[in-house]
Amino acid sequence: MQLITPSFHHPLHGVEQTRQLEHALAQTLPAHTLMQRAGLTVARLALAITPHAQRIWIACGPGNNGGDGLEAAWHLQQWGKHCVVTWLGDAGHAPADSAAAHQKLTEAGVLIQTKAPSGHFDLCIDALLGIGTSPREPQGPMADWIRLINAQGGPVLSVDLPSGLHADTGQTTRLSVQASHTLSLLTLKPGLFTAQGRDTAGAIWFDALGAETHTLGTVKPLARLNARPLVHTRQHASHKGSYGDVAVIGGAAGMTGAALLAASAALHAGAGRVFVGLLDDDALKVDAQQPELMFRSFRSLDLSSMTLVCGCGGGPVIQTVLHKVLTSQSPVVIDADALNEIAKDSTLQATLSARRGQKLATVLTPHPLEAARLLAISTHQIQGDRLAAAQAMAQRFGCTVVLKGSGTVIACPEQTPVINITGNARLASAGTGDVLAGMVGAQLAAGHTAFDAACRAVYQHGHLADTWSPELALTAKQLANGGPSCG
Ligand SMILES: NC(=O)C1=CN([C@@H]2O[C@H](COP(=O)(O)OP(=O)(O)OC[C@H]3O[C@@H](n4cnc5c(N)ncnc54)[C@H](O)[C@@H]3O)[C@@H](O)[C@H]2O)[C@@H](O)CC1
Ligand SMILES: Nc1ncnc2c1ncn2[C@@H]1O[C@H](COP(=O)(O)OP(=O)(O)O)[C@@H](O)[C@H]1O
Ligand SMILES: [K+]
Repeated sequence: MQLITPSFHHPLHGVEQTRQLEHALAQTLPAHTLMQRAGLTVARLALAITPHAQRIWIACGPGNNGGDGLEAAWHLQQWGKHCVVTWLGDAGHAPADSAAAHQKLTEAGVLIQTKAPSGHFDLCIDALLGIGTSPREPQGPMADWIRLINAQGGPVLSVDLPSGLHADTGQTTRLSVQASHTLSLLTLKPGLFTAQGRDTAGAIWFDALGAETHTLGTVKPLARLNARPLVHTRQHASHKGSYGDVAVIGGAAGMTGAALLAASAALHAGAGRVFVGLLDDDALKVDAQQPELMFRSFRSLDLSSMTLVCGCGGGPVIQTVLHKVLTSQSPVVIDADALNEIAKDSTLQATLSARRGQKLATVLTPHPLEAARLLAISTHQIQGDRLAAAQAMAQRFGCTVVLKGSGTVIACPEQTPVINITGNARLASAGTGDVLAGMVGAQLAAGHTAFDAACRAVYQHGHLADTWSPELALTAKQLANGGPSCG
């Protein structure tokens, strides 16, 4: 069992893949072994997170998730805990593993109730719903028990998934369990890490139930977790030209700030030189706070020799430069207003897609509303399946896509998509997206592929937020500068 941190590219398997693996593994083991292992590991984690808990409520659902709860209760009872077990199942109709667990617990003399319990519990174990959850809203006792678990206010350990959370998408029913810990069994599920997943799951633990890594590798994962990128030490014999040039193109009248944030972020993320091509002719010629930035008119920029970050604060006028940007042979990051203009214009879409055939590095960085415009669907549909939406955009436009938000998804046509777990809601403030675009630009300028550049920048952007002092406000300006202590 391990606590999940962003340290390793863990594979993430959905419902279908998990069932395939379960089936394959179960063939090699005596009957009920997987559920017995699941129950034991749940009981161990319960003990580890609440070693002094005496009164424990184990709420068990009608399927095999409930069976895991019954197995866990058996162990906790053996270890001297006062277990209150409630079950929504029926011994005559329960799946075979759950029925066996029910029998074992009954034989051990444990009372299995069907009514909601009363009183306070030191720990609730939520074994109501796992990967078999359906999108229908829980009703009757299932709904009552979910409400009661959430009302306890103490630690809640969810078995496999918080009940009501969908394993593949991170969508929840309106009523779902709010866990403090979730122990994902056999596989890690993508829904734990994106959309509502982060908010409902709490700390995420994983136990492969004895499956070897190579067994998990036999079924293609839906996604992987982003992991800390390797940091290369700079060669002594290098110079600014070794780290590439970035040109930020944006900053229409009244929106200079967004372009400056992206430029500043590119600079602090290591680009050798950063140019700013503002679309407002009357705008700044120098930024006294950041004299390293070089201001040029868009017309005078040599687009063929630098990485282009296009769109930050661009306004509708960005449309006038997009054809030139998209037909340049340089790596390109497309953000904000540039995405909105491309969404409106099928000719620009074709120009964007043509870059794939020329093997040109291109990264799109939409937030969910921009993504909705690009795919001509609703934001609700985008958020309903963020993995699928990011992959659809990557396929459609033939490039790397960073679908921003909680559990940012990075997708590109040839790769298994990645879900990022650094970052938090402190990033939900104006300008942090511009900063990310600049950071991706710096990684492209350093020579990384589009997909790697996006993964590296997204990780680092979130990591800065995660390590930010709780006493200090997180502003986009300081984020661009590499953190609050950096100016
Ligand atoms: N897949 C695996 O690898 C393993 C699975 N195990 C456990 O088994 C679970 C999967 O078991 P099942 O396939 O039986 O599915 P679940 O137990 O997750 O859920 C299915 C049951 O819940 C009911 N249900 C589904 N959605 C509902 C809703 N919205 N409101 C009310 N009732 C609803 C269904 O009618 C069915 O009775 C896993 O999540 C895991 O906890 C473990 O025992 C061992 C290994
Ligand atoms: N709740 C959140 N959890 C994690 N990251 C978040 C959250 N909210 C926003 N972010 C991140 O902050 C950035 C915001 O980007 P964006 O919406 O484009 O903002 P802006 O347009 O103001 O720059 C993205 O990188 C996004 O992933
Ligand atoms: K559960």
